[in-house]
Amino acid sequence: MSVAILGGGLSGLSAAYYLLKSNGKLSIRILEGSSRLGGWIRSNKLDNGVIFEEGPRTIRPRGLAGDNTLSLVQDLGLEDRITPIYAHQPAAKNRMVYAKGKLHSLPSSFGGLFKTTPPFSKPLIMYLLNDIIASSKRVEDESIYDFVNRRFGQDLADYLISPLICGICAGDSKEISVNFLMKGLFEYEQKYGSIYKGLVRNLFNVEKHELSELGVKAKREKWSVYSFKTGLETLPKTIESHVRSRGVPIELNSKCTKLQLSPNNVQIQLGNKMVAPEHLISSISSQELSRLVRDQHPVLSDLLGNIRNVTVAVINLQFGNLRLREGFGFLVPPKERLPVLGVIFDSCCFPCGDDRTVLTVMMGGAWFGRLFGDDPGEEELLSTAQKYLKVTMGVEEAPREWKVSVLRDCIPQYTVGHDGWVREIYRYIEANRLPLTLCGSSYHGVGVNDVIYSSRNAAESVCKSINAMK
Ligand SMILES: Cc1cc2nc3c(=O)[nH]c(=O)nc-3n(C[C@H](O)[C@H](O)[C@H](O)COP(=O)(O)OP(=O)(O)OC[C@H]3O[C@@H](n4cnc5c(N)ncnc54)[C@H](O)[C@@H]3O)c2cc1C
Ligand SMILES: C=Cc1c2[nH]c(c1C)Cc1[nH]c(c(CCC(=O)O)c1C)Cc1[nH]c(c(C)c1CCC(=O)O)Cc1[nH]c(c(C)c1C=C)C2
Repeated sequence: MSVAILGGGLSGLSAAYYLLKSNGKLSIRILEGSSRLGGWIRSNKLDNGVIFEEGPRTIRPRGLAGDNTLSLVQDLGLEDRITPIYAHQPAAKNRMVYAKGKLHSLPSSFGGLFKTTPPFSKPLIMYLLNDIIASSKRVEDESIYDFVNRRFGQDLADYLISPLICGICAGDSKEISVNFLMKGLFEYEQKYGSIYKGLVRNLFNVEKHELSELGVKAKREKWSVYSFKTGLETLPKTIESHVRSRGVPIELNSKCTKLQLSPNNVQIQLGNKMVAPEHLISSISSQELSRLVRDQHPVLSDLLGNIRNVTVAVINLQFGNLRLREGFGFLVPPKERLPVLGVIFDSCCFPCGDDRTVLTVMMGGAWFGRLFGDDPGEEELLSTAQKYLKVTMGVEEAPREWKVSVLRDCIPQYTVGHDGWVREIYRYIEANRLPLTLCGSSYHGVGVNDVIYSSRNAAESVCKSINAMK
């Protein structure tokens, strides 16, 4: 059986890894549209040794998907190249928001729940207790902002949840579905009338899964998040070597321009070349896949097109030694109406010498077009980043090194209705018996762990259907 994987980002590479693992006899090829692998993961190493991460920089070790990534990391022999941020370090404990003209640390311990810490006007516990008296409302889906506002109050929606949504999907919490981050809590309210009642009833129903060897180590050593000493791109690069050394051909500059899919038939148009595998795993964004199937499958195309992506401007900067408050970085609540989503203190997360401070400013997201138009110049983006580093942190120095990148359509938005569209997409593929399996960040989670897990599920489902045909 021949399987083509569309896209050579982390999920496409991982799909090849898991296909090989499940069935060594498959004929697999990866078709990548650009001239490099890794997709949004790119660790640019400067001549002075500093790494500018353009996309992701940390991975969570926890949860089923987090542990799955750790297993993969271990299988690839990358254990010794990990660099963790431990729970006791400032970069793990101190996440800040910039609000009302100041940087504020968010409470990071149980005790912190009982103190009034600005920008909140009362102790966090008081907002949480509001859930007990808030009336419940039966809804199919709603925005995470509305849900938190209803159950906990507007302060929490504005100063905690809205910036958090910026720091995960660069999105607007008034559009993002509650199921994106709070599925369990929302289900408790819908089923039991309040979150606290749901928590009490399910106190002993905590799902446990057995941890991998590296998962046990991460837990024992209290890793908060981790990366790799040579940057996060180490992960896709190592998967690439792994799959290449096992004979998987990787075709770069092979952009698919059209797809024909019918039962037992796949035709992939790559410029003026046609490829016809028996099955296709698509790891590209739903937005891009929507364009490729529009002529033949307009209904599927509309469903896929509902899941749209936003653009983020990433400005990496290296200074001399700036005396910073230690922490992971800060997020800016959209209510503040600044053009900045957040700033990461890279050199605090992963130190790179006493005389160097590395920061990354992220801008745009759901507001990119409104703020910067279609095609802002590098200079405009750099000067905006510098202006707001001065406003928020008082940084007046000019950077010694910098890099401006515009990541077009890089993060999918799980807006209200997302889960329903994903169900419909799967139903359409099944009902029309299309030889197509989906993975990547558009459907079941936007983080590194999620996309690796989605690729594992995709590969296993392909292998299962092959076995069923035998
Ligand atoms: C700024 C930013 C910060 C992030 N930070 C974190 C973080 O700290 N932690 C975390 O867990 N996650 C983070 N993420 C998310 C993480 O980067 C993604 O989950 C992951 O990289 C997605 O990988 P992917 O392979 O699914 O998609 P992509 O990286 O988009 O890969 C898709 C590939 O398909 C190719 N392609 C597209 N169209 C075609 C076509 N028509 N034909 C052929 N090939 C095509 C593309 O060139 C690309 O190589 C961040 C993302 C961004 C953008
Ligand atoms: C300001 C923009 C963004 C920052 N990071 C991202 C964007 C769009 C993207 C992103 N960050 C994380 C993930 C993975 C989530 C997951 O499911 O694992 C993604 C896609 C990790 C993350 N970053 C922050 C939080 C709270 C999380 C999730 C949990 C965790 O890893 O601990 C905080 C944060 N992100 C950014 C900043 C400036 C920031 C702040 C303090 C940048």
